[in-house]
Amino acid sequence: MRRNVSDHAEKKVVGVEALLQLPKTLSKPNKKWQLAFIKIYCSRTLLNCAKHAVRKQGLFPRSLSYTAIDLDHHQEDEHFKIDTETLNDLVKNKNQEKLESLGGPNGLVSALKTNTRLGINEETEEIERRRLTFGSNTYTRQPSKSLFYFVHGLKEGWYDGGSIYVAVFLVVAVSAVSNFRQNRQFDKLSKVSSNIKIDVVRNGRRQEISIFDIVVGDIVCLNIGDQVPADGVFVEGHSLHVDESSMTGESDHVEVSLTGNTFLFSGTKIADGFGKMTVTSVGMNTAWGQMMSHISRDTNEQTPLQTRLNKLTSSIGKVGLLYNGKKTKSDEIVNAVVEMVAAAVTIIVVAIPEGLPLAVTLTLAYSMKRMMKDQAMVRKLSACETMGSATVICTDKTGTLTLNQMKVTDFWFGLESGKASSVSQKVVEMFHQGVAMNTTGSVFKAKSGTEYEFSGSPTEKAILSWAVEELKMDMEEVIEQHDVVHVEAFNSEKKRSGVLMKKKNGQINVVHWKGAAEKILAMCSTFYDGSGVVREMKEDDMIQFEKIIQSMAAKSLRCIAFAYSEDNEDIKKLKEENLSLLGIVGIKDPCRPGVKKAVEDCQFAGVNIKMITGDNIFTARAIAVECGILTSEDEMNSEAVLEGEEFRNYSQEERLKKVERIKVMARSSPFDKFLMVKCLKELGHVVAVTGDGTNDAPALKEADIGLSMGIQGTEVAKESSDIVILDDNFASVATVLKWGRCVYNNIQKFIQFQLTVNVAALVINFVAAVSAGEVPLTAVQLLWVNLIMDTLGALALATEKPTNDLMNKKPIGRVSPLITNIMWRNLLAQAFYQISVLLVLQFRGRSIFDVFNEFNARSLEKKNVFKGLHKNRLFIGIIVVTVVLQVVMVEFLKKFADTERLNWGQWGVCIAIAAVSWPIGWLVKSVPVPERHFFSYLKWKKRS
Ligand SMILES: Nc1ncnc2c1ncn2[C@@H]1O[C@H](COP(=O)(O)OP(=O)(O)OP(=O)(O)O)[C@@H](O)[C@H]1O
Ligand SMILES: [Ca+2]
Repeated sequence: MRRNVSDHAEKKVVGVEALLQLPKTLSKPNKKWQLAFIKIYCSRTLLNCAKHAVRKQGLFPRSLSYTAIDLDHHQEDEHFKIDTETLNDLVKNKNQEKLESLGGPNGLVSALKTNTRLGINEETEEIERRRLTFGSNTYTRQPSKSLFYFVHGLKEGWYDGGSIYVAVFLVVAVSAVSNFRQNRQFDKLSKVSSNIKIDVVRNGRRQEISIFDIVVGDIVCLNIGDQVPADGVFVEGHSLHVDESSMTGESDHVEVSLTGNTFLFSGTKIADGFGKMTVTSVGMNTAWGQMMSHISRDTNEQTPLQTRLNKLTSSIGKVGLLYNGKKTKSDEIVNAVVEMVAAAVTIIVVAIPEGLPLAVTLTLAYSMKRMMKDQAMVRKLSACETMGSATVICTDKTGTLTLNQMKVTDFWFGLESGKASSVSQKVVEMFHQGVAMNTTGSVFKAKSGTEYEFSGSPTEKAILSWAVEELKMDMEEVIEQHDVVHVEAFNSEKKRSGVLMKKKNGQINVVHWKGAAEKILAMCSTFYDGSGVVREMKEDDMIQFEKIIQSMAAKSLRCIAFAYSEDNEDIKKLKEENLSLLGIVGIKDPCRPGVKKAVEDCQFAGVNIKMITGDNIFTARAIAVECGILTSEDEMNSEAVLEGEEFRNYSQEERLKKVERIKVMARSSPFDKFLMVKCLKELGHVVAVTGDGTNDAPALKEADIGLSMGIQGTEVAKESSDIVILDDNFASVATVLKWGRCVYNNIQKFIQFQLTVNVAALVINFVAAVSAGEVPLTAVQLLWVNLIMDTLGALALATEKPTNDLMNKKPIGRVSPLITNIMWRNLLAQAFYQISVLLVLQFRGRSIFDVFNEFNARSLEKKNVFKGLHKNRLFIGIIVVTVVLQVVMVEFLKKFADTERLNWGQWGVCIAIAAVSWPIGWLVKSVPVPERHFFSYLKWKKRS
């Protein structure tokens, strides 16, 4: 090993010697450069050697004049009985021995001066002390790339003599600035999206704080779908499973418990169960933090449209080359070669619409910024353009269509609805147990205040506040009286949660279940009536209970049932049958205002809306009717509403046959949601999915466009999505749809505009090259047109805002061509006109056409191209700049661009002729085009 390193160094040194022998012929300044270079080179080499050596521990080549100083920075605080290094080592290396030597999780908790139940002290001083001692939970990221990073491609644009310089330079500058800004925007976005809210306990009060405010010693509450905010040790909880794939890349879930693995890593996700952890390392001390600092985001991701465009540009380029090749054969003599090369370059330049990919980037970047204002944060650029072609939107119910502010409005004890005061004390006590012990939420009441604070999932909060306010439950007291033996945490698969517990010092095992009403009901064989008497559940009673559930659900209430059982024997698992039903509560979750309108808008735009929910079929139906997803017509159709299980049990063919008619899928598991999206995609739909929960994550990932909710959405859902809806409102989904269509439309407009130019120029040059042997439009002029005019044109068209009539059209879907028949019609007509004029007149102020044509491109179908013009000031501004540039080029840059000066009369004629393109555009737009794509007549096979 040691030899290896010194070999390495030696080799480099030999290289340096060779370098040092400077040739004597060098001029003075050159010598200086050379020396500077050698200096930099040598220092790099030496540094490299040093790094090499350090990596191979302990091997430090003595020949180098380095002194290694071991900087030991122990800045322990006497206050805590543990130091940062021990803590870092503890979790990072899963050091079980160390943990045991500290006295296990409990010992660690006291060493960190914290408390599992109460958390740390909330005083600012205390928090600050912890921050100073152990650091803060922030990461140093790779610095943003500088503007110059994006200045590349200079060499690639080197076509002709120095005059092209300017043109190329301008384009490089424009694309560099646009890429730079886009990168900065992504940086800003990632700052917004990484500022997650975390549930912690401080001073006994559960509260939400920013992930950046977490300090060592904090007690963090973890629930399904949460991200672990820092490294830590598990202190309390049940059936907690963690998805460590973000760290290890493996997808199996790791169980975390007090007896087994107790370590939790920052950046991992909670897959199941719930619990609490105490934080041991934060920020850059965690493995995640170190990883984050090395990752820099790659914004050079290409969207599908960009890929398609790149293909288009290169194939057009090939066409240009092709006929250029033919010309080569007809030329014989060597001295024609120079001219030929020039012609070749020219033709290639014409043929490649340089501005296209740039235009797409500009359009997307611009829209992304505007969408942020409309409450949509774009995580993946391609989502903007894909959203434009969406044909189906699958949405979940809770939290997207509804407000997620739940409140218990109805309750039944046995077969009696109603008043808590008339119910026997025994039943009320059992409810206290069932609510307080079987929950992931919590209640806090400040000593001074009278108001209660509830935390947890919306359903849990609703139940807790009902129990506290209606049933006078004292949560602390109940928890103190009981010991939990085993817990089955709630998940969307089973839709229930259960607890096995004992009274302190008691013998009797008690099981409590709560969950989806009809599922709990099916587990019961007896029930408690209001007076506390156990009765057998006869068939009649069963039907009675089902009716109760249905009637509550029909009022769009979410139904949760409570069941109970007692056992003398020692059981380990929770009993699942022969339980006693305690009662049923109905939770109201009102529809969001504005949802109905948004649903209507989407449907009007030809986009199908489907609801896939985990809730009861009757509740789902009621909400669907309320939101307008289910019309009275659909209610006749028996296939419009079904349960997830039914869908799951269909054969694949049946599913494909029926899926389009389904409007509401209730009681669906995460897998059912996923399955539905997959089926729709198989039928050729472009599917958008909206969701907030972890149960939506598989569907969000599978969808063409995943939209998650910014406020209530879990981290897992957000991470699986392409767009985050910041205000959680379904109405914003409709806005995103409009933006998507706008982006697609703007890009089409631009393509039409640019291809007109290219087709015209190509034909003219071809005709001229064949007939006269020379090209009338020089490379400089063409580059000018292609790069400057088109880039500006791209800017102008990219910033057209969405209009309402975008929502009047049918969705584009997956298969329609990028260049539609309508576009071909407009394009060919304009190109034809330009060609005829130019061939007749042979003068060179041609790009004036562009200005007029740019107006024409504003609308692909509408005849009035000026509509709404005054609203887009940028468009007008760019037109003015274009005109000025054109005048400057024609009038003053004669030598540079090889143009002819024109007198007033000639200008007038030019403008008049160019203006004719308006009426032509107007006329052409009334020519009908066939529905079928032009190329399909030619039987062209698509390669995609
Ligand atoms: N904390 C809970 N404890 C017990 N049961 C619950 C709890 N929360 C919800 N449920 C039950 O599970 C069902 C919801 O399951 P799921 O999580 O799949 O859907 P959701 O996310 O709430 O709704 P959606 O899919 O429409 O967004 C509810 O209808 C309710 O009956
Ligand atoms: Ca949900």
